[in-house]
Amino acid sequence: MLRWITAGESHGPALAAILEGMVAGVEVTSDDVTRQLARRRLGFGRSPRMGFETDRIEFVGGVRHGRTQGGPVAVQIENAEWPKWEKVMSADPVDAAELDGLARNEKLTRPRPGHADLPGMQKYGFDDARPVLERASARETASRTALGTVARAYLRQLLGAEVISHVVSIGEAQAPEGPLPLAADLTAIDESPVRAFGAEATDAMVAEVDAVRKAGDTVGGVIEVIVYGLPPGLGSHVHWDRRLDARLAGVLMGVQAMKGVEVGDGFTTARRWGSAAHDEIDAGGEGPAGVTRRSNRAGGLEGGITNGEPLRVRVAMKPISTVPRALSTVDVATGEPAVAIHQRSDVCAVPRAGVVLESVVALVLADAALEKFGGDSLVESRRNAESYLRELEQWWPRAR
Ligand SMILES: Cc1cc2nc3c(=O)[nH]c(=O)nc-3n(C[C@H](O)[C@H](O)[C@H](O)COP(=O)(O)O)c2cc1C
Ligand SMILES: C=C(O[C@@H]1CC(C(=O)O)=C[C@@H](OP(=O)(O)O)[C@H]1O)C(=O)O
Repeated sequence: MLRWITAGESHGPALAAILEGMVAGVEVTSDDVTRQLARRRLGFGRSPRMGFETDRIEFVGGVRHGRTQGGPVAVQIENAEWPKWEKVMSADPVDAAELDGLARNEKLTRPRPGHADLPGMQKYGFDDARPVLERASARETASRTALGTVARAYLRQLLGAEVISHVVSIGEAQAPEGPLPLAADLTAIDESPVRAFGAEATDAMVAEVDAVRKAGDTVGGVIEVIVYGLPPGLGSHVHWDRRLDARLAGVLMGVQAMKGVEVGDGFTTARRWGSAAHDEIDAGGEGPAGVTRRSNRAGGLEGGITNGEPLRVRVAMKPISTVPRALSTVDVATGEPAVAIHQRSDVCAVPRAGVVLESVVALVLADAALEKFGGDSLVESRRNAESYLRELEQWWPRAR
């Protein structure tokens, strides 16, 4: 079983994260993690912090000479601005006189509609939104991106599987429905300022973000994550919490600001008749185990099990709640109407959120692959996968 846990505040000294249950022998370096963290900082509409944050990462456990060792993998990611926050975010008590007059220490009493501020203050009994926003902040997603790098490495080295994503829409600007981008197209997608496939769609999305920014507003969108190279048989139909679609939806909705998940054609499928909703099966062809599909409306999952087609999930991200043209709220210090706090923020984080979504998908798939192929080392996992895949190739003629 693969487990992952993160800790750390947005403006604390560092983020920390642990991945437990990974086999030994997976090749991964801090440069690999740095590359994924750099991808997570991309995108037109990103927050000013993404311009100067360096996301310096260090493995502090579980990796030696570029390979996992079988023990918990622990990472630490520095906060580039720590010197500015050292007093306000100090773990040890700080003299009140030292905090007096520090603008960063002012109580945040005007909660933002849509952020965790108000329910977090009510739940934990704070009169200040600071401790809530520090942990609710999507700064935390750097941790999951770092751990996701290890999961991706395992999936690639075990199965040759690749996890990619692209932006389907930002506000009303939509990419045309067309052939799925392939893993080989990822560089082109990452070079698009909005991580979208196709020049026309990119231009329309950039224009949308620009208009939103000029209007002092924010905007969300839809991201698609695609995974190539998965064999049939990951996940299971036998129990609700082993269904892979349920597990994917859980981790995708666990990312800040994600408000909807669609597996394959999802909501469109609900409008179709059955004859036009499913993926008919033919004998022969290129597919695994001697069968092919005429379509992939199911997004590579049937019964909560991968069916050998590319896995496809779409996720809806809401607009950022720190709206520059501030929204109405109440000041919890006075009970009077007020405008919500505003601080530096993303205008549109959809492009960079795609990298986070890839990472959590990789974590769930690595967990499912470990369940199926197990072992304590990559070599052992691989041996199990190879013998399963060999068996699968012989399955069709035998059944006949
Ligand atoms: C990559 C990414 C960047 C984000 N950046 C911001 C931001 O700059 N400002 C903001 O208010 N919310 C931002 N969010 C969203 C908030 O963290 C999120 O809305 C908040 O934690 C409340 O959780 P909820 O939206 O899931 O209810 C971002 C989310 C992601 C995934
Ligand atoms: C720091 C990150 O994203 C942050 C997510 C975020 C929020 O409220 O979620 C608010 C902003 O934080 P700050 O107030 O420090 O500028 C974003 O920059 C990051 O992704 O690394």
